Amino acid sequence: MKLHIACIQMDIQFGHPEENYKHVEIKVKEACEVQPYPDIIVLPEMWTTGYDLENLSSTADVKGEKTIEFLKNLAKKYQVHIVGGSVATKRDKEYFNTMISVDKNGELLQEYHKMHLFKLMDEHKFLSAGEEKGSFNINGEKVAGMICYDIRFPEWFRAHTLNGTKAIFVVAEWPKPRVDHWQTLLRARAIENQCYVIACNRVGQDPNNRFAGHSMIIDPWGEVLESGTEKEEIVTATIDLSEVDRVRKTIPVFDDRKPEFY
Ligand SMILES: NC(=O)CCC(=O)C(=O)O
Repeated sequence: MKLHIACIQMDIQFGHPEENYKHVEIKVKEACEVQPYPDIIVLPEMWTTGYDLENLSSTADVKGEKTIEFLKNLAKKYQVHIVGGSVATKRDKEYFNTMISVDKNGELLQEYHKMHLFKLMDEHKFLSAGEEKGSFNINGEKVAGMICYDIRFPEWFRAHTLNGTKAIFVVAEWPKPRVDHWQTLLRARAIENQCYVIACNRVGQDPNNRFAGHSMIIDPWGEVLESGTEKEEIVTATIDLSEVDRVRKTIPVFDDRKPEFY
């Protein structure tokens, strides 16, 4: 099954959700003016607030309700699936870094709370970690979502691909000084799991970091189909999920595993 992907590599206004909602609206329209028309649009991590973690009590989205409604409306309007990056959400007294995905009919596909919190950016001081997978189906195929630092945990990818996941969406605010880690880890995760990796990173800077951009769409052989620069842009490529089966047959890594020794 072929799918046209559009990653919205965008800047984010620190601690200003209203401006960011407006910006995403403009960017989704722009992505839908690209040919071929996208089947799936992907947004970056924490796109409503950036890493303004100290002000979450006033800016986090309560239960993600506002963002879910916003994404559902956009998805229906443009008839496109949206892997809606992640946003800061509030549940009872806790805050999470939550990925939200909706289908083109405006149905909620998935909510995933980031599992691995990134201490270097203070996430552990403000956020709670999720404890469940971010799996969902697109047109009957298994896919999943992960958030930024999650890519440093090969076990987390494997836990998904062992059940047949064919594409993993990674949403990120990955800083520029570690861009080589970003590129290398994403390719490694695609090669070892023989799956598509679709990674959308932000650009611009906040008070603490400059971000790398370089969003990437990587095939199950590890070829980079498309990569972004450090500027705002829409990074597009067409993926073919049957390619996953072909690569997995050519080098049958999943059959050759020896889990009894690991
Ligand atoms: N937002 C993040 O999780 C950043 C992860 C990161 O920069 C890393 O090096 O890992």
